[in-house]
Amino acid sequence: MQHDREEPVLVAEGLGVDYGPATVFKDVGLTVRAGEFVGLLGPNGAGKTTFMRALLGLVKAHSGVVEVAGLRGKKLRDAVGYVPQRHSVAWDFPIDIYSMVLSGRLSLRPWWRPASREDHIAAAHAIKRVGLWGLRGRPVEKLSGGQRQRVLVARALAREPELLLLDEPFTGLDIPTTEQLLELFRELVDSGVAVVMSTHNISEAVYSCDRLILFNRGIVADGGPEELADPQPWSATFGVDPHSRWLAGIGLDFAAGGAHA
Ligand SMILES: Nc1ncnc2c1ncn2[C@@H]1O[C@H](COP(=O)(O)OP(=O)(O)OP(=O)(O)O)[C@@H](O)[C@H]1O
Repeated sequence: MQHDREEPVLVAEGLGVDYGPATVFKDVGLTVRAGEFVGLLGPNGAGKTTFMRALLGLVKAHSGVVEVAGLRGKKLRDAVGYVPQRHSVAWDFPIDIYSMVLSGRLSLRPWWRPASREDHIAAAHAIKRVGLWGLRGRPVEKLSGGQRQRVLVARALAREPELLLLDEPFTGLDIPTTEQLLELFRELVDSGVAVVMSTHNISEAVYSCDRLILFNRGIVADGGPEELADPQPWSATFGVDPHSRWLAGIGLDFAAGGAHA
């Protein structure tokens, strides 16, 4: 697929979500272009997962419009690969890696049509990309946390998405697995895929992402790592002291104006 890097892939405007009487966020707008790697950073309960699910229409928004690759409504999901948090998936379901990854393409065809040659090629390519081809027949319940995470990424990649939404992909992973996944995300970004990734792994995001969105019940700040040189929005987003050791250790040199430390 050809990606024009000037083209916005994701455009969200005026998005708002309530859970009963509680407003999670309101009037959030976000544009992400092809080939942008965006880190969505905020504390527990900030609304990051809700925001991603609202982009997909999996959570009902009380206001706003979302467009992905020019598509709206449920149709926009055709252009998205969504990787939910690993713990939200039923891993005891009797299915092997290959079938689970292939299932990522189910919603791209009519329900009555069997998987096509194209579906199988896309699934095989995605499994190879995450390095699980040798294990493709293994039941997913027998996989380690890192292998499961790679299965979820492959299932999303099998959709050949223009936008990849990753919800905390590094939780519970060791450093080499995290680095391998980051390398894969970077390759996808370089090929023109737009990636939005929520993570608590702040220093990895500071180091790897082109753009950071500090999110707490809405967008507090948005910019490249160099532009987020002021500790104030970080402090406001995470509720930490601007001089805290945590903030000093995230990989931004605030004194030098936000360049990587
Ligand atoms: N299904 C739900 N019903 C009611 N409230 C919910 C529901 N899901 C989430 N919430 C609430 O919405 C708020 C935002 O939650 P969300 O999971 O989106 O945050 P998050 O930033 O992804 O957090 P974390 O980093 O802990 O995953 C929280 O106060 C949470 O308790």
